[in-house]
Amino acid sequence: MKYISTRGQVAPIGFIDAVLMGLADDGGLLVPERLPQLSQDTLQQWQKLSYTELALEVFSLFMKADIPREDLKKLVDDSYGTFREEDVTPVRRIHDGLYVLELFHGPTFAFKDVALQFLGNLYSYISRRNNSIIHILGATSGDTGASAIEGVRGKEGIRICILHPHGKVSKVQELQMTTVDSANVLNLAVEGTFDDCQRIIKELFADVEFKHQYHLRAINSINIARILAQTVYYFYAYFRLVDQGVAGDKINFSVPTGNFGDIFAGYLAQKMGLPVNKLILATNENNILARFVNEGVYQPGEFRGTHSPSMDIQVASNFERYLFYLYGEDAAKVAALMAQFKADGRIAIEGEALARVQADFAAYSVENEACLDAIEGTHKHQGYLLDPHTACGVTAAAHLAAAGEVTVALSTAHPAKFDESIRLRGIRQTYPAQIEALFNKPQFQKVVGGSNEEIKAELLRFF
Ligand SMILES: Cc1ncc(COP(=O)(O)O)c(C=O)c1O
Ligand SMILES: N[C@@H](CCOP(=O)(O)O)C(=O)O
Repeated sequence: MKYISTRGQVAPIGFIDAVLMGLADDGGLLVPERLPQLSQDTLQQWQKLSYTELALEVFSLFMKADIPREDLKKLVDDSYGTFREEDVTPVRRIHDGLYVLELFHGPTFAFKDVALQFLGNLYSYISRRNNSIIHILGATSGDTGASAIEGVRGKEGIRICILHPHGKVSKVQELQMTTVDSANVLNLAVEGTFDDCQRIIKELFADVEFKHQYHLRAINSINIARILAQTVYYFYAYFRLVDQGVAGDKINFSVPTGNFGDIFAGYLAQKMGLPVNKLILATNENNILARFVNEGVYQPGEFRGTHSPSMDIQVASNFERYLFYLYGEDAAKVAALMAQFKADGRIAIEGEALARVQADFAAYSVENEACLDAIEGTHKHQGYLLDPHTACGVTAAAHLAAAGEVTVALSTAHPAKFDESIRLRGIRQTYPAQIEALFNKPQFQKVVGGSNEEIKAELLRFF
C-alpha cells in the first residue's frame, strides 16, 4: 500500500515514510492510495476475532508491505497488552437503542490510547530498525498529549514536546501530562487556545527544511497511522452487536467530534465495507463541523470554553481528508479549496456536494446545559456515568437516531478526567487509583507566549 497527499504534490510513499512524514510535505494530508474493499466473506471471517487479532488483520491491509507480519503482531500485542480490559474496547448496553463503545481502558483513560500506544511502539520500532532520530512535536487539548507522552516516555531515541493551551485543559489532563518526570518529555503551556497550538505545530511542520533538519514527527491525527488504528474499533463494535443479535442490517455510530479524526476513521471503515447506517457527528458549542454538515459553510466561529474541553476546537485537521473523498479524490480541487480557506477564512458548498455531505453524516451541536442534562439523566435512569464528550454523542444520537435504529455512541474518555463538569450536577465519583495518585506528584511544564519563534527556540534547546 502506498500513500498520497490530498494536495497531489507528493510522490506515492510507503507506510513507514508516511508515518515519518506526518503532515505531507506539500501541506496536505496523507491518505491511502486506494482503500481496501472488504468482501462479505472477509467480514464473516473477522466476526470471531479478538480485538488484537482484528487489529492485526486491519493493520496488515495498510502496513504489510513495510512491516513483516511477526513484527506487526508483536507491535499490536505490546500496544493492547497495556489495556485494563481483555476486550480492549468493550461495548455496553445502555438501552435497546443505545450502546456505548468504551474506548477509555488504556493507560491514560481516553480513546487516544488506542492509536497512540501503537504509534509510540511503532516509533520505537522505526528508531531501532532505521537507526533514525524521532523528535515528536504535538498539540493537544488534553487527551492526545497525555496519551502520546505515555506512549513514548523514557523510550530510547525518542523525544517529545507537547503544546497545550494553558489553563484550558482539565486538572486531571494537566496532571497526566505534566507529572511525567522524564528527560525525553517537554510540556509547553501556551497562552492561547488549542487552535493556536495546532496552528503553530502545523506551521513548523510546513517549514520542510526545519522539519527535516530537526527530524520532527507528528503524533496528532494529521499522522495517517492514528486514523488507521482508529478504524479497528468500528469493526469490533459492529461484530459485538452482531454477536448479541442486535445489529440488524446496519447500525448508527455517534461520534463526539473536534479534530474530525475519530469520525473520519468511521467514515473510512464504512467506505471499506462496514455496514453503517448513520454516522452521527456530535459537536459541542464549538460547532464548525455541525454547521458545515447542516448549512454547507465551513467557517470558524467564536471560541467557546465548554464542559467538553477536549472538543473546544475550531479548525478541524482531518476535514481536508474528507474533502478529498467528497470531491472524488481530486487533489487539485482540494488544494484550491484549502487555498481559498487560507485566503478567505471560509469554504462554502451547496447543491449536489452539500447533498453528498448530508448523505455521509448527520450532525448535531450540543449546548453546554444539554451535555450536563445527558450526564445527569443517564446516571439517574441507567446508572451509567458518561464523560462530557461522550454525553455530546449520546445527546446527538437522541436527536438524530430514528425509532427502531440502534446506535453505538463512542465513549471517548473516562468520566474521572472531567470531574469539574460532572460535579456541576452534584454527582460525586471515585477516581481510579492511577488518577488519584497524580495529585501528589510535582509538575513539570513551561508557560510560553506562543509565537512560532519562541516555540522554535524551546525546541532547539530541547532536541
Ligand atoms: C475525549 C475526547 N472526545 C472526543 C474528541 C474528538 O475527537 P476528534 O478530534 O478525533 O474528532 C477528543 C479530541 O479531539 C477527545 O479528547
Ligand atoms: N482532542 C484532542 C485534540 C487533538 O486531536 P488529534 O486527534 O489530532 O490528536 C486532544 O485531546 O488533544
